[in-house]
Amino acid sequence: MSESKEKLEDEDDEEDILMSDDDDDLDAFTDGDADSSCEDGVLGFSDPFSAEVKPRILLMGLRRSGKSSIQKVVFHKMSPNETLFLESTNKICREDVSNSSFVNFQIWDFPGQIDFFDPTFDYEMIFRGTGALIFVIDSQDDYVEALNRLHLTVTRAYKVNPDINFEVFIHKVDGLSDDHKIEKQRDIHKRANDDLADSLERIHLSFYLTSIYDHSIFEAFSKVVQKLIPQLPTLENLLNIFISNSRIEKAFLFDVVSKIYIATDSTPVDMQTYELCCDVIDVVIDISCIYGLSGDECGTPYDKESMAIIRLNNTTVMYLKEVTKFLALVCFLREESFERKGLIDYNFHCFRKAIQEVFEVRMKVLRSRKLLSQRRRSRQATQNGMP
Ligand SMILES: Nc1nc2c(ncn2[C@@H]2O[C@H](COP(=O)(O)OP(=O)(O)OP(=O)(O)O)[C@@H](O)[C@H]2O)c(=O)[nH]1
Repeated sequence: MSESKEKLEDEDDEEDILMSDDDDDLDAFTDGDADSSCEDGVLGFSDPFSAEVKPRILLMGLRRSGKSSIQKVVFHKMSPNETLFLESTNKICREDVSNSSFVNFQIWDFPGQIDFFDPTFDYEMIFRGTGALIFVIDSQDDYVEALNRLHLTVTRAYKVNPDINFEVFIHKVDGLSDDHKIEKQRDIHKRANDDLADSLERIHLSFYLTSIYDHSIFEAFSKVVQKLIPQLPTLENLLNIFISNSRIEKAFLFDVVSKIYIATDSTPVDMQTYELCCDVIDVVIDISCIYGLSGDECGTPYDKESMAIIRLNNTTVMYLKEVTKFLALVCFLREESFERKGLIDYNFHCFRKAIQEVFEVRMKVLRSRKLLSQRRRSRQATQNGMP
């Protein structure tokens, strides 16, 4: 453990907090009463309270399977072609993601060649605070070794923490035909589950076909993140109420920076609609960057005034509205429904207020957890004879 932990700690200085810290996030709703609801910048590894507040997402898989590329494309806006020049990861890279009120986690990118079952490597500590383990399999390569590794990883992780969500990304599917994709997914699904059938526990694996060259990686990541948002059913409910009262076909609540959708209504997600919504966000951010900020301004291109109405040539309208500093609602609706824009805006106002209330409840929970954690620490310090 010691070595890997040292490496991790070295990383802290380099850690690039993606958007802004939680304090800013909180300011949006709590008039600057941010301090009390924020955690320390760096989490205590063995602190169960920290783990609850900021779950970890681990990116694991064989060398060159595409782990770092996924992280760079989704959270750093790196263009997929640039990933060709990424160097092999040789130590664990840890990164905080605290973009939105609800998306708040750490991503740990593991080097492919790491032997994390090395006795000096404290995998128990790592798995204990993990919310999701993403195992990346290169679909363009022979995946027998990857499946062995997957089996070993999930069985060990499950023993330590049965609450982990196991997510398998069948990655780099851009090079495969549609038939081939389905065939690979079926084969990998079958082999992985056959391997697990012998073990006593019922370990559930979720599979996704992904590529950094299209939106599939964002969609898959959205689903992984959604499973870690305890307020998801409430958000979905709010979206359902909003769309049914506003005659909207589909609505997504997006984290603007990562383009992860943290919730959507209960109608099925169509990939094309999702891609269009991502494009609307890109248009808003790009136009704001070019024309929205004056030359010497270094503000963000997304704020309270951000909104967009885009009419498509097939009688549908895309409507984007700011919900919080980092969240946007993107709706997809028929032109005739958009004639009642006043009603939609009023409903949106109620929706936004409800989201803020959900957020406030969350803040209260975090505050009481922090208090508990502080009390526990001071009790421990007193027991150890410290003042
Ligand atoms: N065709 C295709 N190539 C990809 C995709 N994702 C990643 N790659 C390529 O795969 C290669 C390896 O990607 P990395 O992200 O460095 O892989 P890694 O798993 O982090 O590798 P290690 O750091 O060695 O563990 C790069 O050349 C990427 O451009 C994808 O979706 N499709």
